[in-house]
Amino acid sequence: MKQLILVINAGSSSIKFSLFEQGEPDPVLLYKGQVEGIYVEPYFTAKSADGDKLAAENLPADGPKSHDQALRHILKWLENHTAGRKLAVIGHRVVHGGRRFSRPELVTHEIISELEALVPLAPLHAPHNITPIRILAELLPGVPQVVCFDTAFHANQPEINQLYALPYDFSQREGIRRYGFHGLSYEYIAAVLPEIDARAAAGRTVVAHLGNGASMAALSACHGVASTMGFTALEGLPMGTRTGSIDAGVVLHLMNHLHMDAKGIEDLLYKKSGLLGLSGISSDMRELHASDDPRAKLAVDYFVSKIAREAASLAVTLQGIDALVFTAGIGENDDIVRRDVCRQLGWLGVELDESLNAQRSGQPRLISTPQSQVAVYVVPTNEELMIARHSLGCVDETASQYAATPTPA
Ligand SMILES: Nc1ncnc2c1ncn2[C@@H]1O[C@H](COP(=O)(O)OP(=O)(O)O)[C@@H](O)[C@H]1O
Ligand SMILES: CC(=O)OP(=O)(O)O
Ligand SMILES: [Mg+2]
Repeated sequence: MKQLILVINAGSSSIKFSLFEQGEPDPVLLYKGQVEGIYVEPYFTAKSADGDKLAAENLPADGPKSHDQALRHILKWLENHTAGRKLAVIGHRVVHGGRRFSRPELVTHEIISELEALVPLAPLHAPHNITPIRILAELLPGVPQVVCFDTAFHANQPEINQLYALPYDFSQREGIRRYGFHGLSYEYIAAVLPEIDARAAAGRTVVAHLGNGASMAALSACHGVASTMGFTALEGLPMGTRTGSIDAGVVLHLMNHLHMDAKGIEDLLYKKSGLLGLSGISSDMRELHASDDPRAKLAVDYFVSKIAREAASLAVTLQGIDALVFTAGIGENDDIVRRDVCRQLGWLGVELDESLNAQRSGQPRLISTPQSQVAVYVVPTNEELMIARHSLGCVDETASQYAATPTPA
C-alpha cells in the first residue's frame, strides 16, 4: 500500500494541512483542510482532493484558541480517515531559515534547537512552526519530519537586493540582511509558470502573494531576484495585522519618547497594525469589503496603493514586466483588490479584462485583455505540494547517503 505524506503549513492565523500519497511523478493529494481564524473563531474545514466538503465546523467556542489545539483537532480527524496507513514523512513549512538554512532539512534535536534560536526573527510564525514539530515528534516518534523554509527560494538574490545600507561589516557579522519570505509559494508559481506563460517564464514576472501575510517578489526567468519582505516578515506591504515598511525612526520614537518596551513595540507592529490597525474593524479583507465604515475603505485603499507601488518598484528591478501574478487568500479570491491594483498600473501597460477578473475558478487563469502589455494571471498557490516534494526528496536523499556510506571494516 502506498505510504502517506502529511504536510503542515502553520501560518500566522491558520494551520493548513494536506495529506498526500506517494505517486509518480508527484505525490497525489488525498485530503486537505485547515483550521482558520485560530485566535478569533477557530473554524475547521476538510475537503477531498476533488473539493468535496468532508467537514466544516466551528471548534468549541469555550475551548482554548491556539495552534496546539488546532493541530490536535486536525490529527484526530486524519486518524479517522487514514485507517492505519503508514506515514512516510511529515513536512513542515518553517518561515525563517536565517543564515543557517537554505534547503530542506531532516528534523533532529539539534535542528529544533537551531530553529528555536531563530524565533526572535519571526515572532508571529516561528513558535507556531516549532510547536507542531514537537507535538508530532512525541505522538509519532518513528515518522521522519522535514522542515522546508520560506526564505530558501530567495537565497540567491543579487547582493544589492539583500543588503541594508548599514555598516557593511556589521551587517555581515550579524546576519542582518534581507531574506524574503513566502518562498515556497513563489517556488510553486515559478514551477508552473512555464506551462502558463512561456514568455513570462523566460522573462520578467512580478508575483503578489496576498494572504494574511503579504509580500511580492520579482522573478527573472523564474529565479527570485527581489522581494518586498526583508530581515523579517514585517517589511514591505501592509498585512492583516502587520505594518509593512515603516520608518525605523518611528520605532526609536516609541522607545525613547513613549517609553514602550520591546514586547509592546513588537505587538504594535506585528499584531495591531496593518488592515486591522488602519480600519479598527478587522484583519480579514472579506469583512473590510462588507463594511461601509470609511476606515475599512481607507485600509483597503492603503493596501492597494502599496501593492501598486511595490509592483512598479519590482518592475524597475526587472527592467520591465511581462506578467503580474496574483496568488494566496486575497490574490486568488478578491477581484476588487486585483481590479484596483491593475487600475493603478494602467500606465505600465496593464489592462485588466474586468469580466474575466470577476469570474471564479480554482485554476490558473489569465485576467488581462489580449492588448495588455503585461499578462495578468490568478494562480492558486500550492505551498503544500512543494513541501511534499521537498520532504520526500529529503528523506530519499538521506536514505541514499546512508546506503552509500561504507561500513567500517
Ligand atoms: N473571498 C475572499 N475575498 C477576499 N479576501 C479573501 C477571500 N477569501 C480569503 N480572503 C483573505 O485571505 C486571507 C487569508 O489568506 P491566506 O493566504 O489563507 O493566509 P495565511 O496563509 O497567511 O493564513 C484572509 O485574511 C482574507 O482576508
Ligand atoms: C511569511 C508570512 O508572512 O507568512 P503568512 O502569510 O503565513 O503569515
Ligand atoms: Mg500563507
